[in-house]
Amino acid sequence: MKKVFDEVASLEKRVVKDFFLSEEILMEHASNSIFNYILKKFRKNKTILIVCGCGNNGADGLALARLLHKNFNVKIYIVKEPKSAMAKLQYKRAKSLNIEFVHNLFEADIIVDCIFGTGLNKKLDENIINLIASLNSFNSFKIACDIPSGIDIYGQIINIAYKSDITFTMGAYKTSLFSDTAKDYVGDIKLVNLGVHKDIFQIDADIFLLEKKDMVLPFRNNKNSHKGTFGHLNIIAGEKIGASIISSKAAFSFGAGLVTIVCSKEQNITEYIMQSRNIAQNCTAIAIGMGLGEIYDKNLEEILELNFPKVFDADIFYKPLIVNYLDENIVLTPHPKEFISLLKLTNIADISIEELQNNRFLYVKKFCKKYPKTTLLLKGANVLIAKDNKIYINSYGTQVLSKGGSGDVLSGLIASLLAQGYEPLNATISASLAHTLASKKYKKNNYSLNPNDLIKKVKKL
Ligand SMILES: NC(=O)C1=CN([C@@H]2O[C@H](COP(=O)(O)OP(=O)(O)OC[C@H]3O[C@@H](n4cnc5c(N)ncnc54)[C@H](OP(=O)(O)O)[C@@H]3O)[C@@H](O)[C@H]2O)[C@@H](O)CC1
Ligand SMILES: Nc1ncnc2c1ncn2[C@@H]1O[C@H](COP(=O)(O)OP(=O)(O)O)[C@@H](O)[C@H]1O
Ligand SMILES: [K+]
Repeated sequence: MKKVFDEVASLEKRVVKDFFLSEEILMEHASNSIFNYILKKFRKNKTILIVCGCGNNGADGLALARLLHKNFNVKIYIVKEPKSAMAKLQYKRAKSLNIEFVHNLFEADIIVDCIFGTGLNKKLDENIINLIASLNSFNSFKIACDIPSGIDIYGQIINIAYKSDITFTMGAYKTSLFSDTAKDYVGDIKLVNLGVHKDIFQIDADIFLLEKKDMVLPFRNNKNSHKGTFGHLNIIAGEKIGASIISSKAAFSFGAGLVTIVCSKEQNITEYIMQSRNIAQNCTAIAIGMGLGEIYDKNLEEILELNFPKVFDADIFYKPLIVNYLDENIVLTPHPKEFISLLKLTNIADISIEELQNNRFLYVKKFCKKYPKTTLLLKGANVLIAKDNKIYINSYGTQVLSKGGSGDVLSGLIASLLAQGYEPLNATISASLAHTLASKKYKKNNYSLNPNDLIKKVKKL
């Protein structure tokens, strides 16, 4: 996993102060990284339009123009006259090299957005809104320097934002790049080294970006085993049995030795899944909430009192009783609407879905502060997993997963690993990665995935 920071300016200041680098060295690395990318990827006859603001983001762009000049057909568009010392210096250099400055935007082969970086501090005016809208309308290959202009430090878009194919982020990953809103704007995200190794540039972090290698699949190493070796998951069925069936299939395919659906009357379910009125004696984990509907508090309380690891999902986030059971045995998998109910039940906040979606990191942190031992997975375009005041971002998911039943697959995968003895945070991270990486392997039309397709891909990870 990689470190992610709310802000990077203090890290830049630190390398200047502690390791005697200069702003200029950092900037040369910033512009050089984009230069090398363009040099490798594009033919020399391409036109490149670099759109520069007045601060150091614009300065990066002017330095990039200098590096690209004579290699490509480079043109600079100045949005606002250079204001920072570095912008003034880079402007002077670009001018002295006779790089062409243009006064009209045009559909270049490549556009590099260097209007605003981390310094965006107020609403965009009409001119800049129109300018970004024009850039977005062009069919060019679009690059963003540090962050697409228009996305603020919270990852919110107040008016409009540049829609890039790739974002080169300087020095360290920023949380603003991983808001759900930003996901349609950042494109691929490439981390740029600013002159010292990232382990030196970056200090300790409490937010992390998950990578494929963080996924630990439940491979079976010992030959001398039996079904009981791999746990017995009990899924508490509710009114909508379909949700439990999907979860049970996902759990079985992900290695649980036995899976039982606990239901009050006999149901028509998959052959290899067991059913029972009671929780099994040899149960090793419980999943509850998927398709739950109404349940008597007394019945719910009996289940919650059982000392097994549990996944809480879906309808259970509307049951006030659960707040008494949010301990280290519990994994919570709410989507945003369920999470605002949980925030209300736990007296953390009474907010709208919009307020949550604009501030996902903030509310996950608030929840974590009150319940540090519970594992939380907040669903979304970028999934946030949290425990012990640390947040782990899974950014691999895509819109193929926006289907009823995708969440039931996820709860089944997590519960399966809990049943097999994984510790709750590790189970949640590995299952979430399996869920999203499996969805990426689905190659049919992106509107057509169903839970069974997803489970099939989980089997082939
Ligand atoms: N520090 C380093 O060592 C390194 C930094 N690097 C680079 O620097 C970038 C940060 O640079 P930065 O701090 O100069 O801010 P930046 O994003 O250029 O914008 C600030 C200017 O924009 C203006 N402005 C803001 N909002 C506005 C609005 N809505 N509408 C209109 N104007 C608005 C604002 O105006 P003011 O507040 O002064 O009125 C100010 O003048 C960072 O993202 C990275 O790319 C890298 O090279 C690595 C080394
Ligand atoms: N646009 C998207 N990008 C990434 N992941 C998504 C997207 N839409 C949905 N998902 C994922 O799909 C799952 C949907 O779960 P949920 O809404 O609970 O569905 P259900 O309860 O019907 O199974 C979550 O894991 C969510 O993160
Ligand atoms: K930018």
